[in-house]
Amino acid sequence: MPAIRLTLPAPAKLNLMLHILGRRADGYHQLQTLFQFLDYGDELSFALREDGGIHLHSEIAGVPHDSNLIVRAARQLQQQSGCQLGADIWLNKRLPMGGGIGGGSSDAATTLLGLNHLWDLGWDGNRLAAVGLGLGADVPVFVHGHAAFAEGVGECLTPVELTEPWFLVAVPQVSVSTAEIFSDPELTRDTPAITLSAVLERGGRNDCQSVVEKRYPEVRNALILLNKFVSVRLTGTGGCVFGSFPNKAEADKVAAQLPASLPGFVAKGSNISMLHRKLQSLS
Ligand SMILES: C[C@@](CO)(OP(=O)(O)O)[C@H](O)COP(=O)(O)OP(=O)(O)OC[C@H]1O[C@@H](n2ccc(N)nc2=O)[C@H](O)[C@@H]1O
Ligand SMILES: Nc1ncnc2c1ncn2[C@@H]1O[C@H](COP(=O)(O)OP(=O)(O)O)[C@@H](O)[C@H]1O
Repeated sequence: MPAIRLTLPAPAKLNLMLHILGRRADGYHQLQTLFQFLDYGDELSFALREDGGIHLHSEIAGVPHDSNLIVRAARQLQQQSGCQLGADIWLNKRLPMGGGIGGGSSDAATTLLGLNHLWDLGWDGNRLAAVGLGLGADVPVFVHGHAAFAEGVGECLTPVELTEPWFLVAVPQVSVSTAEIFSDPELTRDTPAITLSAVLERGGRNDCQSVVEKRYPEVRNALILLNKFVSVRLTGTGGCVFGSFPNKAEADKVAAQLPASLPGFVAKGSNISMLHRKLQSLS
């Protein structure tokens, strides 16, 4: 009998605002950012292996098997839990890489939650998020699966209830390295801390935007183009930019105006990630 496959989504995220407050001695930046998920993402399938092997059967160009965050997450969980089981894993990659929509981090979080289920570990969210933080600052929010105001380096999460608009996400054809943006001397690093209620009332901005615009003319052009239709902003360290709409029809109308050189997608914002909705339906 073929092994049963567990198929789970790995949603994208948006940073609705991102302020940089300072830099720690280890080079990591102190942030304040508001995360919301999109009902759009990658898809992963998992099948149990009795021999302890971790095998990802889908290649991503430029990412060696053992460096893929999916494989790294699986091996970390295996090591830290002492589990003798392994997994075959398949990835259907839809999210652009280096877009600031968290594809790699989300794949890692889906792997942690998927294998926790498949291996019957019974670990809670906090324990899985701690493993995730070792893989990347963005992994914990995907593990917890609730829209959140993040502080610290992104790991101090306060769950929030936000309106769930439709978003148009435009994808300039560039891959932005997060480390490159965070090491730019011109990056704003002294934004004063604000309270969550001030963020919810007045919003905020993305402190990475001007540096990314300067380094990537494709991102600047996308912002200029879309700003004619809707107020747009960079997510994370980019290069994706997004605008929000009260309904899908209005988002689709603007999406139809995008030139062939600037692909994009329309997706609904969600406060509970589609990964967690799927896991709830399994239990
Ligand atoms: C900026 C954000 C906002 O959500 O997202 P992206 O644009 O990458 O999606 C994140 O904080 C990114 O999180 P993530 O992509 O997991 O970052 P990591 O792998 O931990 O770090 C990549 C590099 O970014 C820098 N970095 C990251 C996070 C942080 N708070 N300060 C930093 O200085 C470090 O130089 C690090 O080497
Ligand atoms: N499963 C994965 N999916 C995407 N990127 C991955 C993955 N594993 C490792 N990476 C590496 O992480 C980098 C950042 O990926 P990604 O999370 O998509 O970008 P961002 O942090 O800008 O949202 C990629 O350029 C790639 O080198």
